[in-house]
Amino acid sequence: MSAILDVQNLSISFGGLHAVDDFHITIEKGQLYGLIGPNGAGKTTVFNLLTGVYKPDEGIIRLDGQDITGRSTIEVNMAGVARTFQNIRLFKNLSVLDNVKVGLHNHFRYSTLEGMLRLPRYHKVEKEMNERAMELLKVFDLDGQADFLASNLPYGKQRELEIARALATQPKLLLLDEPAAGMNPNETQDLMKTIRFVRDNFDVSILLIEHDMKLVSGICEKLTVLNFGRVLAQGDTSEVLNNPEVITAYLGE
Ligand SMILES: Nc1ncnc2c1ncn2[C@@H]1O[C@H](COP(=O)(O)OP(=O)(O)OP(=O)(O)O)[C@@H](O)[C@H]1O
Repeated sequence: MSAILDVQNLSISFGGLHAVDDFHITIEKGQLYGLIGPNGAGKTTVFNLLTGVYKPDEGIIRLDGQDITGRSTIEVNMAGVARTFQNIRLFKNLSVLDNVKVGLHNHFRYSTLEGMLRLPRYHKVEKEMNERAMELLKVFDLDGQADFLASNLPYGKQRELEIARALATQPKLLLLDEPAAGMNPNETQDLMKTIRFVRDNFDVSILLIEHDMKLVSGICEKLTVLNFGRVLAQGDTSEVLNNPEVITAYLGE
């Protein structure tokens, strides 16, 4: 196995606050990896650094051997990183199908003129995009609701649609920010199966932030624990969850 993500010495401060300090992580190809820690530990800030929302004060981010440090969000996505958000960010007034097609636009192209004049190439590309989007919706059992407005889906399904849209950009690395937030135990069980399926069938590595320990211990192979912006523990999930420092800092809170 070789690393899909290799991060060293990543740091950012907001005013005097070291939100992320000397963060490091190595994720192998195909790994399902969890990033956990108490509220305010810096987890979402790490995602924002990895995706180009914030520029780090220090450190290096390598994706599949390529230095992507300091690139814009669009460049990072084109390089192969896609994400979902803690607060779902769908295009609520677009259909379920169109939300996925937005993700596909990086890879299927027709010129503005071809689009405006509805030239043959436009129709061909549209047809291919519809087919590909429907395939992705099937994975999440959403193909029956392709024409629904995204905002009319139940909450758990909106989270899954966000994952489908992220996958449409064909990422090498998928970042999920609290995918089970707001889900009931049954929805969480389904989500765990779906995340495993995605990892096994999409040639993608997954890094997820999650507070639901059942999900974390159920599907993550490795964990990094953040506390006050710093790495507190890192390694195999069972070892990390039994680490006394982790129990004191996080699980025992
Ligand atoms: N843009 C910003 N400006 C100032 N402070 C920020 C900014 N973004 C994050 N922070 C601060 O950085 C720290 C880490 O926040 P972050 O949201 O990354 O934590 P988290 O581990 O994701 O927490 P939670 O589990 O509650 O989502 C917090 O103290 C937060 O207030």
